[in-house]
Amino acid sequence: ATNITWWHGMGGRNGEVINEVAQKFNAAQPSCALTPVSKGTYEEALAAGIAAFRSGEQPNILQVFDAGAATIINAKGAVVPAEDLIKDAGYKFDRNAFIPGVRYFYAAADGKFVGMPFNSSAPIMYINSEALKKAGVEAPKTWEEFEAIAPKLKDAGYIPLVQSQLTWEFTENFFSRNNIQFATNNNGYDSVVDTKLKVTDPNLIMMFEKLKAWSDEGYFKYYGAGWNDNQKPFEEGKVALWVGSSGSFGGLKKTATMPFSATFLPYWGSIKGAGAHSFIGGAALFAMSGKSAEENKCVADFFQFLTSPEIQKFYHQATGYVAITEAAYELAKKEGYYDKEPVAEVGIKQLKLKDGEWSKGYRLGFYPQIREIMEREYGRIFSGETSVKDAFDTIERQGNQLLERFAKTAG
Ligand SMILES: O=P(O)(O)OC[C@H](O)CO
Repeated sequence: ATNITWWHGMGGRNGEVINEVAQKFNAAQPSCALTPVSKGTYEEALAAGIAAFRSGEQPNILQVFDAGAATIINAKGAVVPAEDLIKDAGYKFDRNAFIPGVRYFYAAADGKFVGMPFNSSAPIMYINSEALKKAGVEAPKTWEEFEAIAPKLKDAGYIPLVQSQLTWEFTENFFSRNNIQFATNNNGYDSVVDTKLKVTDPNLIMMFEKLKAWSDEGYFKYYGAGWNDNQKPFEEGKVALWVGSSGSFGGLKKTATMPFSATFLPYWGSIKGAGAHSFIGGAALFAMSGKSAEENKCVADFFQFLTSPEIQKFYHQATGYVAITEAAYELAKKEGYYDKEPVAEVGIKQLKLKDGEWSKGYRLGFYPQIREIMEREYGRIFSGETSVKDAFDTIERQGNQLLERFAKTAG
């Protein structure tokens, strides 16, 4: 068999499921043998993949998260567009088979799929059912509704609100859900040259001033800006509302100590045009260049295998990442999966909400590094070292410097 490798950035339950997907592919056909290799986090997988490409030791397939899309797509000669690879292998490729939120994020300007959508997610709000019952309140649809119920949740003995990733959930997806422009040049899609962040938007500043005020009142608890800082207190039943990835569902089902449900990431009722769908989160798979025709054929076979409704459904149900094709979604619906597991449908429903002018995606170079600047400044906001306005002035200034540098490296 032809050996191919797949570097990824997933751990925990989701890392186990990657291995199960590879085993299913290997068992389904005799000609290709796929080996998945965990490279740590999403950030580490991207860095490892780029470094390996420079030294000619790249894997066949690299998983790259949303924040790294511009980096990988603009790395000259590093990837073969997924759509070309699949067509060259003799398969048909139908862009419209994919749900709308997925079609644009990893595509080239002409719509060609460069990355192969794989694990797509939405930031959703998980609900501790006991907490809401005890406080006698309903789950909020808007942040105004959250403000109204937060004192009751606190009085009932819970931390009202916690989030898993401040950049993804309360920054990037603040822009998508509230339908506000995130960066110039069509959120960065039209050109890497002279693209500038718009994070000093008064609405975003308002959101973070609210978060700081809620944190001072005990309505929001900042455990940290990163990935896994906050899931545990929710699982332990201390938190009423937790904003996390739909892709955390598979893990949560095994670890939560209380019954939970979920609803959409709230938006501001006061912002005109708000309530659009979120950006897709998660990651896509990129076929790295410089490989033999046999290996590329195996990668194409694997990509094709991944889009089959059965495998999509398996992956969706095992993890909580959304079904990325309409066919897989319909199959899960037909089988009554969402009657049993309504939480699993929240992410896909959120991705199918109305389109907003600014909800399609963003394409920003060095964005993982820009997230690091954000995380540093958010820590300073919640510790009281800086004001929200000063923090966003700094993020915009330093972020724009990174974008300028990226434009030079991308030529
Ligand atoms: O936790 P995930 O995999 O849904 O990813 C969330 C973000 O999109 C990562 O940047």
